[in-house]
Amino acid sequence: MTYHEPSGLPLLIANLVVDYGAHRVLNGLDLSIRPGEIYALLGGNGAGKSTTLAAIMGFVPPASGEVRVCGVAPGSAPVQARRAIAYLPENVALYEHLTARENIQYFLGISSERRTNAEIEAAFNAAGLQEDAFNRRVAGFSKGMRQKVAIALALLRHVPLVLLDEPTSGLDPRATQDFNRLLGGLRERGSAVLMVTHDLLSAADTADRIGFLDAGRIVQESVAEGPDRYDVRALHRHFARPVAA
Ligand SMILES: Nc1ncnc2c1ncn2[C@@H]1O[C@H](COP(=O)(O)OP(=O)(O)OP(=O)(O)O)[C@@H](O)[C@H]1O
Repeated sequence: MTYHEPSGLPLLIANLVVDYGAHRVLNGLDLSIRPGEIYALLGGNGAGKSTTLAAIMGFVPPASGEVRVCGVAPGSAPVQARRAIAYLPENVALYEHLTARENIQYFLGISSERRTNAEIEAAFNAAGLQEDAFNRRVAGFSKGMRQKVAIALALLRHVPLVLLDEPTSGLDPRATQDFNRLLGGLRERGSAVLMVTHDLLSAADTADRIGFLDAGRIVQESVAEGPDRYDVRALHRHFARPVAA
């Protein structure tokens, strides 16, 4: 196991380079996130957002540079990385024949964690899942409900780092607002959140910082400030501009 001292930041990426064969996808990426901070990573198709998440989970080896999750290189310590990270893919995968509660118990069991029924129900409540859904099979659940189950799991696991891949895609505006509120719950727990998204409004509503990825590195970063938080029009202009050649 490799430790990066003295930093135990939930996420530290320094000068990360990732190649797929001859294709350089990440090209000197720097990104660190503090406990309780929500960071939205935006960028055009193919900019390298999903690759960034894969590198954080240790699925993609760096050609050079560093990735540290709580001080540990995820590729060198997959089990520790798994325990430190909650990953919500765009389409949350649950066991269809199990109830919401059974899914939670199953996934907690994988990481050898146990919670009481009362704790699980408190997490469902915090995630905004209606009580009549706790003991229903998830087969009929909407995308928004599935996300609430996954967020409840992240809340129960108390992980330092939560990775979200396009969490609001396919959600209606109300479900998006519910989801945005849930991010506040993760922040209160002190989890660092990295959200990859194309949803500029959701990012502007929730994120403490917004970074734009282009050609494998962050080319612009904005910090939430004042009552308006962000100049969304300016962000949109930047987001929609042609990417670097
Ligand atoms: N497993 C792979 N092997 C080879 N090339 C890949 C692989 N995965 C992604 N790529 C390429 O790497 C580049 C970055 O892909 P990535 O999926 O990280 O982008 P993205 O920013 O998440 O895009 P999108 O917004 O479309 O999801 C793209 O050019 C893609 O074609």
